[in-house]
Amino acid sequence: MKVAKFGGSSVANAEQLRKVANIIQDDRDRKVIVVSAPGKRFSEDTKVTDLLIEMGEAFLNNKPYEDKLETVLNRFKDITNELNISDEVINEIKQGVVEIFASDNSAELKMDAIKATGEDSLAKVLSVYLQSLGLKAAYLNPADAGIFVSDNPGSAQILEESYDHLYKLRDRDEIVIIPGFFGYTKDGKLITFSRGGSDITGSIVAAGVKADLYENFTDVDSVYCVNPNIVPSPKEITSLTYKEMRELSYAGFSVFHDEALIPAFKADIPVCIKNTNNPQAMGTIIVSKKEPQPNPVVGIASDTGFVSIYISKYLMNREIGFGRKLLTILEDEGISFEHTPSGIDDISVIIRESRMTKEKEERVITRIKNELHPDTVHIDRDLALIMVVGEGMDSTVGLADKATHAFAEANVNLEMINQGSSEVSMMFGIKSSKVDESVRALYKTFFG
Ligand SMILES: Nc1ncnc2c1ncn2[C@@H]1O[C@H](COP(=O)(O)OP(=O)(O)O)[C@@H](O)[C@H]1O
Ligand SMILES: N[C@@H](CC(=O)OP(=O)(O)O)C(=O)O
Repeated sequence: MKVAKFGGSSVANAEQLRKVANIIQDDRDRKVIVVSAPGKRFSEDTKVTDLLIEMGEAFLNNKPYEDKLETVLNRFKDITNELNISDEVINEIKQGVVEIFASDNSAELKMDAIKATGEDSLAKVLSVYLQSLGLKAAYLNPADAGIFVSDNPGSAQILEESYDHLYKLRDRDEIVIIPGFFGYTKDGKLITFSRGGSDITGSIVAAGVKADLYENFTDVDSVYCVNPNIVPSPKEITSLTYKEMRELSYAGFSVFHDEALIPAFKADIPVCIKNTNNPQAMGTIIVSKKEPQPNPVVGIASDTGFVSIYISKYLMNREIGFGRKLLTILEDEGISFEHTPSGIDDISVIIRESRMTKEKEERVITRIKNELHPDTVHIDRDLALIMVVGEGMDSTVGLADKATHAFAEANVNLEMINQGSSEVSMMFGIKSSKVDESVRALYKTFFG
């Protein structure tokens, strides 16, 4: 049995849905399908999820939202008209939105329910379309599938018991279509995963049904060794380990959500990234072990939007509890941290900028000054991280040297280097404005 997830680009319009139906029909093992909401049809287009977010925000701010709802309805109307299927989903969306807005739920819960409307409606549309083609197919709501999650709006975590519930899907003989991106708490609240979270649903479902393969259909032939929006037509990666993909997707390979690796990894389900527009292409396979490769580096990822808190204090290394006290200040503010490179008298804490509002920044700095009495403390914004990743890197001499030369050639100053903390990657901190030239220089060095 295979679980196939189709991303927003694969279900953006009727033409894409025809391709999806062909792919499902091509392989009888594709029994469980997970779908996203319609994504962009062209580069300036807006994803349905973003339209829904705009609509939800307009409502919550007492602004008119009807035009946004109309745009969403038109996206679905175009699809049902072109596929020549019932447009019942339009009334369901309208009614659903009215009910969500009228409910007593908190703003966060309303937003999650609104966001999920895109996936939920598309799953219904696809099942009706497959039925119209003569296939035995059924829409399945995540609650009925047993996808139970924690009560963290916008960043749900799966509850372990879900896997046993999902295993029962193996007994169904029809093709089951499950909307991605959301689940339910045990007391029935709809909660979404983080953005891009349909990949997570697909992985959870694949682990639950103990699939032979989790296929993730998107709009590229494979995972490339660098972001194709930075280097045109980069080299394709044929196979990756879970560890490599986890680091690459964490650091910006948006083709696969970094949280989506864990369920598949734990259940040892291979993941294959494939192209809906070219399903014959081999794609990229992600597995637990792979043959040693001639090139120890498999990929170079980059992500912006980090800040660094730099603290220096003479004899910091001798001060028992310094690190704990610093991290407690962050914990009290509800801020998680990404990395903590340190020296004898210095420590930096790298944090996602989105988690560090201006108010939090002020409170954190004041507390660090008052409670830790540092010699210096300051915050650097506009930081980007670049990760050079590969399983064979820790046993290859001279890679850091090659990488730092590439940065030097691109005339990029290194704010931070972290090598050795991870067995499969080296990490570099640079100014965000220098990301593209750095990635190009590293690509030339390692793959040129
Ligand atoms: N290293 C990479 N390899 C392939 N695609 C990448 C990479 N890094 C970023 N991407 C981007 O990821 C996109 C696919 O992800 P996404 O837009 O989330 O797809 P979907 O609509 O299927 O969910 C590609 O079109 C590409 O622009
Ligand atoms: N539609 C949701 C979830 C998702 O996974 O979408 P996509 O497959 O388009 O990345 C989002 O945009 O966040």
